[in-house]
Amino acid sequence: MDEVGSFPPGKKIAVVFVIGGPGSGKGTQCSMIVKQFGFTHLSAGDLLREEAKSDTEQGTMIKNLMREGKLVPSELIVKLLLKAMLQSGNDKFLVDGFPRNEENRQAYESIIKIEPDFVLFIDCPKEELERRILNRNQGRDDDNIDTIRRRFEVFQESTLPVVQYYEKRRKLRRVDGAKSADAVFKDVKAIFTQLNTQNEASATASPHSRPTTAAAGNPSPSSPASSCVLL
Ligand SMILES: Nc1ncnc2c1ncn2[C@@H]1O[C@H](COP(=O)(O)OP(=O)(O)OP(=O)(O)O)[C@@H](O)[C@H]1O
Ligand SMILES: Nc1ccn([C@@H]2O[C@H](COP(=O)(O)O)[C@@H](O)[C@H]2O)c(=O)n1
Repeated sequence: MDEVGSFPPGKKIAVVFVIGGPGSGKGTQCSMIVKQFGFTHLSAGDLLREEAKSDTEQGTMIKNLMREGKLVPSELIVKLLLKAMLQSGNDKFLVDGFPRNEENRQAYESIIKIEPDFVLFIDCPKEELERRILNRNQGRDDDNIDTIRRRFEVFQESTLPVVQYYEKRRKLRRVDGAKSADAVFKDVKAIFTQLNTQNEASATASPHSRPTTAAAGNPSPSSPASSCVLL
């Protein structure tokens, strides 16, 4: 992929990563957050599904990896994300399904370089994830029992260490994803409302006392690791 560009230096950009197991409700919650809080929703999986349609070597490579439930090289996905962020014209982004592993996280840090305000972790037990995906009926190649299990293994082996990374840095906001979608959104809404309040407070403070991006969006940390983390 050619050079994609970058944000103007000093521009305040809000980024929230949304992670959780396959079928935990990331897309569902992101749609609700967009309506209420004006973020642009960027799903890493959707960007890759779009790219996989192209009749090129890269398109075929992405399609095959996704069908097997494996992760696509990080630089590729980070550049797709940056391109979509720049094209949106917005300054508030929900990045859904990212980072999935340490390599994703490091590629984002070296290419996009915008500290996430926080990381929303939708935690849900494996049995519920399987049930939801098998009932989803969106015609996805990877929504079959073998690939679902592989995706869940990848989540446990590669994504949970990233969850723990952000938990250690007090950036993780965990919600119980096993509740109904509306009940989950009630918890999610409280987290985003707190972010808004803190950002408004820092915008009215004198520029000299204004906190950094990371500190500005720093609602109370998540509750301790849950059933899913401990599976
Ligand atoms: N809290 C919930 N309770 C019950 N069903 C839900 C809930 N949230 C989402 N669903 C349903 O579960 C399925 C998976 O949800 P969704 O697509 O939002 O998950 P996802 O985390 O984005 O999945 P993936 O990682 O596979 O893209 C959908 O059919 C959705 O309608
Ligand atoms: N950071 C990512 C995100 C996704 N993938 C690939 O896409 C598949 C589907 O992702 P969803 O978020 O839509 O469930 C996933 O299984 C991976 O193959 C990726 O490689 N990197």
